[in-house]
Amino acid sequence: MSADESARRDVREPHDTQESRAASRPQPQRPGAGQSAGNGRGNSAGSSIGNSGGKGLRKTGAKTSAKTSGRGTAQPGPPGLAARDAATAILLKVVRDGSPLGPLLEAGGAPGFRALSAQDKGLVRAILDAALRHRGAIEDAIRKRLERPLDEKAHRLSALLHLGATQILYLDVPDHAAINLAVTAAGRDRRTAKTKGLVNSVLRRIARERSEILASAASVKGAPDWLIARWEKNWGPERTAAILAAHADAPPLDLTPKSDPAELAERLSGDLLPNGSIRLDRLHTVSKLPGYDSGDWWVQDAAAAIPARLLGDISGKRVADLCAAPGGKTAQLAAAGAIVTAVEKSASRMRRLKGNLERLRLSAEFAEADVFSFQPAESFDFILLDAPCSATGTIRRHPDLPWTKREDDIVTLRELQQKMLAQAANWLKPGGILVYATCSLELEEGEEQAHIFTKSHDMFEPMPLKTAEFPELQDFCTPEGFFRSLPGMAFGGDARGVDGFFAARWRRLN
Ligand SMILES: C[S@@+](CC[C@H](N)C(=O)[O-])C[C@H]1O[C@@H](n2cnc3c(N)ncnc32)[C@H](O)[C@@H]1O
Repeated sequence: MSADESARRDVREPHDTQESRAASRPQPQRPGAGQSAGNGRGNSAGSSIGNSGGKGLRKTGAKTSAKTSGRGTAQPGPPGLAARDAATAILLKVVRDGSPLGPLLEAGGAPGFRALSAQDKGLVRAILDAALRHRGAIEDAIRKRLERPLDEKAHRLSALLHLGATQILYLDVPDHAAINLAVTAAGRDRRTAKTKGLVNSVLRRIARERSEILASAASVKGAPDWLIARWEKNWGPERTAAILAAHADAPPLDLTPKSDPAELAERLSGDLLPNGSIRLDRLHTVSKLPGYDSGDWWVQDAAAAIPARLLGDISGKRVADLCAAPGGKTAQLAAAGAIVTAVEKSASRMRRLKGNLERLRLSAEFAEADVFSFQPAESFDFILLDAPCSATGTIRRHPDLPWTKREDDIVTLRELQQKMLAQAANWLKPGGILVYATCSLELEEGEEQAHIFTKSHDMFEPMPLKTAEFPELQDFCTPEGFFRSLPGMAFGGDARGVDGFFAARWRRLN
């Protein structure tokens, strides 16, 4: 796969994280009387650094939806079946074909999904989020209740079992409804018609043994072996356990204010984080929050808000924001008074970036161009390269990622990033500052990339981050002076953590 292809596969791009899919996804919850929700707490989503819609679906919402859905589709069948079929088709696309989840849930996404009512769409989002977030534990629960392993090609049957188990274990859907729908769905498809009995018995056992399954869920690996092996090698077993635990919980909603963080925190009844981000619980429809229409803030994980700040005082300066969409960092640069050139090669993502800046009443020069063919009219005082990456730092926001990425993606992306950094270096004025960032947990896309750049670019001196300059980042400054966050690291005492991010900084000598 070429670097370009790899970047295309990544279109749901990494740092979109919250920026592109804000907090409107329903909240999967495990039900039930006296039942611990375990790690099945809610989730988020939405679109763009603010343009989201949709309503949070609480426990009762999910329940109601399961009983009354099926509207908005011509497909006959019992209530809930159309939503269930759409969820099955999308899960197959993700886990069998490796398609990123985000685009399948957007306006032009999976056909079965597009035809659903808003309520059923919410239910499908909730089911898929929980099915992917807890995929390891669900897989384990199913495997242990099968008499013999499923045929490797029994993708549809596997998906039906996963979605049924997801509803039983993590959503507020009555067990009998979840089981009946799964059995009906199996019976209606000739590829799975003969497995109705198996679906019924496995799901009934899962319902009966729910408490013990949930009690042991945290000890089941929540990512493919190759990813866990890398993290254990790079970060050690303890931090890897913290990373995995963070992935099991839906992240909070972080906002970056255009100005006056304290005033906005008060207005939104949010928590003010040490970097000026405002943190809210997930249960919000982003577009209905105060200050959305007036463009007072945008959705951006607190860690994602750090790289742009490393540039320092950029007011009135020419700043290039390379790989800019959906624009969380462009907005930060513009709000800080810079003259920003936002370079983005994807036309659709550039449209989103423009829409986001319009809502925020911020301006930038837009260059819809590939970094490798872009030709700036003059050099820049500052450059921020927020490169395409494996996005493994954002898994808590994109729980499909572990199941769609492959290890060779990292090799391909590493080469792309290295070339992008070298290209960016050509456009900086002497004395100018370059910041490179990725939302990856992989050293090849972060620390190693920075070392390679320093070694191969004599004209650039590293500008290590000092805690005197950024006291609030004390826990995130590495001995080499890089910014490094990992999911599971508290920020300013807030245990809800941040995404995994990396950033390094250099000054051009002459
Ligand atoms: C990590 S995302 C950027 C997130 C963005 N900086 C933000 O804060 O909202 C990477 C972006 O790079 C874009 N991209 C990938 N390859 C590119 C290239 N060769 N030239 C320009 N943009 C590229 C992708 O389309 C994607 O929008």
